[in-house]
Amino acid sequence: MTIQPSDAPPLHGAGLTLGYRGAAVVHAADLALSSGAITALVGPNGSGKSTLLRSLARLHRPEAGSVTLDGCEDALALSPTDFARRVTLLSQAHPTPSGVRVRDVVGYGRHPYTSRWRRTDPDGPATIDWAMNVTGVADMAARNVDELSGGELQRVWLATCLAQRTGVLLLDEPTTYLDLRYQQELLDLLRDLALDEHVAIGVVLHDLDQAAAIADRVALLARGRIRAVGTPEDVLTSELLSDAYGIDIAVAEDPVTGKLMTRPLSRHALAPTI
Ligand SMILES: Nc1ncnc2c1ncn2[C@@H]1O[C@H](COP(=O)(O)OP(=O)(O)OP(=O)(O)O)[C@@H](O)[C@H]1O
Repeated sequence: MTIQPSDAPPLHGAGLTLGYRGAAVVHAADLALSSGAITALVGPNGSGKSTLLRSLARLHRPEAGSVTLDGCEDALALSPTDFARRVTLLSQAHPTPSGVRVRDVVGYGRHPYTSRWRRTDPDGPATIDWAMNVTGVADMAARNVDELSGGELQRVWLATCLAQRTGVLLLDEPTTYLDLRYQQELLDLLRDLALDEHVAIGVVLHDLDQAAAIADRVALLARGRIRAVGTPEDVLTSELLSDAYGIDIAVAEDPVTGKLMTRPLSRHALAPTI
């Protein structure tokens, strides 16, 4: 039997070196996702955020390093079903199945609970209802997914992940395609899941203001390395961001929310001011 220390992070990547065809693109990365906390991964294009997230979701085998669950279990050694009951990933792109109803796609999320031997899933229907309601797709239940807009489809895939009912939720740029309302609703939903259900959340975000608004911890990647991890105040500094992105970035407190807001500064005379 595995001993599970209660204070161990549910998902921890340690010393992860990740590459493609032998060329490393992420170097010795350490990242722990804690229960009830939102960790935002930010950084420029190509800095390795998606690769790192995919390795935590077991979709990218590390060249070096380890991924542990609950402090003791080697995530790579778990069966696909055991892993899928504990970790899910909303990735950037999905092939859209044709002629499949929204509710059935959300039902895919129940796959770890409906094995060949155990076809019944008593919690399935209520869980699917819940996932569709919190993502605002219940009204589309009977529509075919290949008729949906990009944002509607994104919410359906999010519902599918939530239907999996995992303690770890990984999301790669989940606000892409979403209008302002659904961006905000998604961020609020992540906060609800962290607060109410103690889900450990790792989310790649390009919008630094969104990261500042929702993250308990921010990991800033640049050139394949984690440059800083800590609170938004520790990491989203003008100095660290300007260095990572290679342009001047100003940081100030949002007068409305009190959270940090970031502004890239233009090279032109009419630079935006904050
Ligand atoms: N399938 C692949 N084959 C080869 N190289 C890849 C592959 N996928 C990503 N890379 C490279 O790995 C590096 C990291 O890519 P990754 O997608 O992890 O970065 P990212 O920070 O998520 O970028 P973005 O913000 O643009 O989504 C990049 O240099 C990219 O070109």
